[in-house]
Amino acid sequence: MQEIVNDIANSMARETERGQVADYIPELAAIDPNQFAISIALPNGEVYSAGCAQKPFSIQSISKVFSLTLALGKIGDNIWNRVGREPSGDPFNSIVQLEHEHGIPRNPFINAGAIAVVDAIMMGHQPKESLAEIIQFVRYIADDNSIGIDEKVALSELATTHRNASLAHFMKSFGNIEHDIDKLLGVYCHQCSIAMSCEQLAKSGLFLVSDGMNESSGYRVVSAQRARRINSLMLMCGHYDGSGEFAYRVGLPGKSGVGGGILAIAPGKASIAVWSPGLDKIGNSKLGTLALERLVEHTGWSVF
Ligand SMILES: NC(=O)CC[C@H](N)C(=O)O
Repeated sequence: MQEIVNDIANSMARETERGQVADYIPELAAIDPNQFAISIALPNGEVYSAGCAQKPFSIQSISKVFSLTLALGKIGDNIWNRVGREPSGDPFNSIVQLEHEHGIPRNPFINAGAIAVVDAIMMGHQPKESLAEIIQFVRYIADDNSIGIDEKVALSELATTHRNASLAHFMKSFGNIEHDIDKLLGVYCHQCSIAMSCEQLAKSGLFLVSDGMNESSGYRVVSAQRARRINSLMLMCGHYDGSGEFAYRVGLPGKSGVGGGILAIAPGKASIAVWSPGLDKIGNSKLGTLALERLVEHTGWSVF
């Protein structure tokens, strides 16, 4: 396994087409695109890494898997009254479907859906408490108390989050948002600015590998049925309008973020995190996807 990740990291270092870093969040625009990391966490606790796998990066939309899991724990299937479970086929920050579908976002992984999920998590709490709850949950599933938020990224994102504010206001006009929009976006942007290394991220996905149980820490995070369902959403919606392409090339449930990270789950086998900041046109990590494609070729881990 170590040889496989070393080979992948070496071949990624030679790639010249590395994509473009996200430039709509100023703090992310400044990241060096020549970085790459991969970590594979196995249920028995072993972790195999190559590249800068201990360097924290902005997990961005990967956090949406964790907030969905938390919201399901808090309000169960009621979350599905506020957000759907279908691929959108549209960019992650698109507003067009919201009008036709009366303010109910297609799925919890596009921005509108994730904002509605955060709104649900905030019910009955001050924004700071909700944020603390989200961070605490991520630390719990990764079994790592050192995970925190990159405040500079959060503030940079908050200052430029006009599109997300539009999505939130639009949903509020349909009655699908309860909280004050500024407070809601404060929590959402901070959640997206959680910083994790590939090693931490790979470990955080272990509960989705083993039927809801993190076998390495011994924590039962969700039921087996819920783990299967979260994986199905990641497969169908985790890469926005690139979800079909990701399923075709990699064949694993996965969730990307505009920080250049991807968390991919090989059920029963491993949790894999990759990071390379350059994105393709859709906003998914270009080399991250390529690295996962190579990994699946080597291991046969595709679910198909
Ligand atoms: N695709 C992403 O990672 C987008 C998340 C980002 N925080 C945003 O709201 O625009």
